[in-house]
Amino acid sequence: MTDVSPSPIKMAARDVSVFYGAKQALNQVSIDIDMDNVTAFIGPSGCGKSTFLRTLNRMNDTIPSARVEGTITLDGEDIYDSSMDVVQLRARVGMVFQKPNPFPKSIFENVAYGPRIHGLAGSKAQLDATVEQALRKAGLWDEVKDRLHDSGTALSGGQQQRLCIARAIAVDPEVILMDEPCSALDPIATARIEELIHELKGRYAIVIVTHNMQQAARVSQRTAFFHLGTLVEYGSTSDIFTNPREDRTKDYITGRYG
Ligand SMILES: Nc1ncnc2c1ncn2[C@@H]1O[C@H](COP(=O)(O)OP(=O)(O)OP(=O)(O)O)[C@@H](O)[C@H]1O
Repeated sequence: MTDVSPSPIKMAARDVSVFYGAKQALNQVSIDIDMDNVTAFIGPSGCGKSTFLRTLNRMNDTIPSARVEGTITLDGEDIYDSSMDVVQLRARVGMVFQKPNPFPKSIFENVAYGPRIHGLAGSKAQLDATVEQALRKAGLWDEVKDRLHDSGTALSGGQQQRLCIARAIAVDPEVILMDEPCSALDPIATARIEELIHELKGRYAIVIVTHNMQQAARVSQRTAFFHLGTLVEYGSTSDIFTNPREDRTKDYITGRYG
């Protein structure tokens, strides 16, 4: 059974291994990330999901002990090539973290910051329009349009997470990586983020790490199951959840471990 529509490949990883000092956290992971689908990474704690997610925009560069081997491309371009501008890369491949982390600035400034530093904001009117558009796409505009100059940190947790999504969207990314974006949120705020992921699907390639298998089943079309630093199985979400090929996948999705 396959319910996933064909999509061009946005990112491709080949034989990616990651080490923290002498400790190997990921072993030869190869995977294609679709442009038009949502991809979920699932697996028990410590299996390397976040480590792999961070290789996709070189966030591991910020961890001194981390070393990445293998190749990762974005539209065919090697993101680890010495000619790659990492600041640009992180705008093209945005990231949303587990804990909402707005800057201690106004709602407007949280969203305007990226376009300003990337030179995407021409006039004040253009910047206003960019901020409004990003907040609309993140489903937050109506809730904040009358208090754009209030602090971003004064919003509710769910609103803060949508503000962080707006901040990523404002620099016109191609890929959005989400590392357990709902784990700090209540069920209503979680449902709102899941709806938003549906709305954003197709505009951006989206990759989400989640511990919640129902969430993976609800929001994604492709699922990758990781275990002990390896990619065990990757396929359409419906196949992974209803007809997994590997025993380890079956054991995990039926709750036998993890
Ligand atoms: N900064 C780091 N320094 C050293 N080891 C790390 C670091 N980050 C992760 N690790 C180790 O790498 C392995 C994979 O961790 P990672 O956080 O990627 O797993 P995960 O599947 O995302 O786990 P979780 O679901 O608990 O977030 C673990 O053994 C972890 O202890």
